[in-house]
Amino acid sequence: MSAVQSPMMDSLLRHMIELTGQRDHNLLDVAIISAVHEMLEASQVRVLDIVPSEEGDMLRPRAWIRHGEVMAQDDSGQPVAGGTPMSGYPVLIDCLAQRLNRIEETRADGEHVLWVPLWQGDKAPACLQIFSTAPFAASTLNMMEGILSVYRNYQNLLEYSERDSLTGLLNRRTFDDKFSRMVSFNRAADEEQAQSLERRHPGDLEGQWLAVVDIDHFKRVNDQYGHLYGDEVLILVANLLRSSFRTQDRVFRFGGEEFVVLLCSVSLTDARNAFERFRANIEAHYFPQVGTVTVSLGFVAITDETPVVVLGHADQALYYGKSNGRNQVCFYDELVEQGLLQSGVVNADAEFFFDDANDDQMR
Ligand SMILES: Nc1nc2c(ncn2[C@@H]2O[C@H](COP(=O)(O)OP(=O)(O)OP(=O)(O)O)[C@@H](O)[C@H]2O)c(=O)[nH]1
Repeated sequence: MSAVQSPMMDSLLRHMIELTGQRDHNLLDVAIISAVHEMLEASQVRVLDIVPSEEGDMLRPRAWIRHGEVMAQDDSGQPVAGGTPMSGYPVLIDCLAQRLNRIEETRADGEHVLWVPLWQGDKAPACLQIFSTAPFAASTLNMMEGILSVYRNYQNLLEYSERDSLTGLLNRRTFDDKFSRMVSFNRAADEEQAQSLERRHPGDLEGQWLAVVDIDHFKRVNDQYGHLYGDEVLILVANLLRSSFRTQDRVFRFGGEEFVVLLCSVSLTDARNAFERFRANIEAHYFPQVGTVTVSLGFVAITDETPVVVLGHADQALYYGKSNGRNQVCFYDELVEQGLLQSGVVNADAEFFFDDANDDQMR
């Protein structure tokens, strides 16, 4: 190995170690842009999400490094404001259409821009945008390709570990992490507003909401049609969950026939409408062989309470719905205000039992 190659090799190895040590999407982003920034001697590197919207695809920065300063979009579940229409970047559109691994353009001011789609199969949900004052050298570009392959593999592995294998939804383990981030974000926002605003009430402001969704009488589906059809129902419900909520909302399979939805930055009315729309979508859907399936939902405002308490309250609202006819959306705070549920601290080991015979009598 020549003396000239050695520092480059050292740097490559250092970046590989940094990349492969990450277990978090944001930190992986930061590691890759730091590596590319140094290897290509770039002036700026950005990771941009390519987000479909009604106005066409939008580009939204999720991490960037500029003048040595690294920034990553907080994954608190907050929607990222705006974005730039991709239609303003014909070179990138061309690159995606031709399914290229990269494309370089030289702007009128002499700046070189390298676009690198981050392909996942035949889709590129994100890309790198790399700026440099000098043209990119072929040898360093090849080295960048290598490190990008490692980055892509790690992103895929991370993605795989976060998901439930039957439905492809986020799993319960991932929920704990996303939920903590959401609560920390709320706490910071509350502290900021504490001096100037009255105490937040779930109904006044846009907020975060958690719903527990449970398929009604799912045991009957399994008993009557077998587990394979039961699994098929779970997959179809998961698909309807995905299509009924916005991309920035989060949907989890909690286990069995229970799902959790986190909605961000919506008012109580909008949250209720979104949950009600999903309930109606399920009721209107024809499930092959099984026919009609319904779901019950219990939801609650996310405050800075622990996940156990928030989930416990949503569960209480859900089981109120289950014991009062099923196929409905119930809001915890409203049930407490109406005296239909008792508010209280939920024990970490609390389980809510539902008496089927009792339910049938009530209907
Ligand atoms: N097919 C299939 N069934 C599952 C899976 N996980 C849990 N189940 C079944 O889900 C059923 C849940 O039934 P219960 O908790 O008694 O509730 P339910 O019949 O849905 O009734 P309610 O919730 O009271 O409306 C059980 O029969 C479980 O065996 C799975 O991954 N696949």
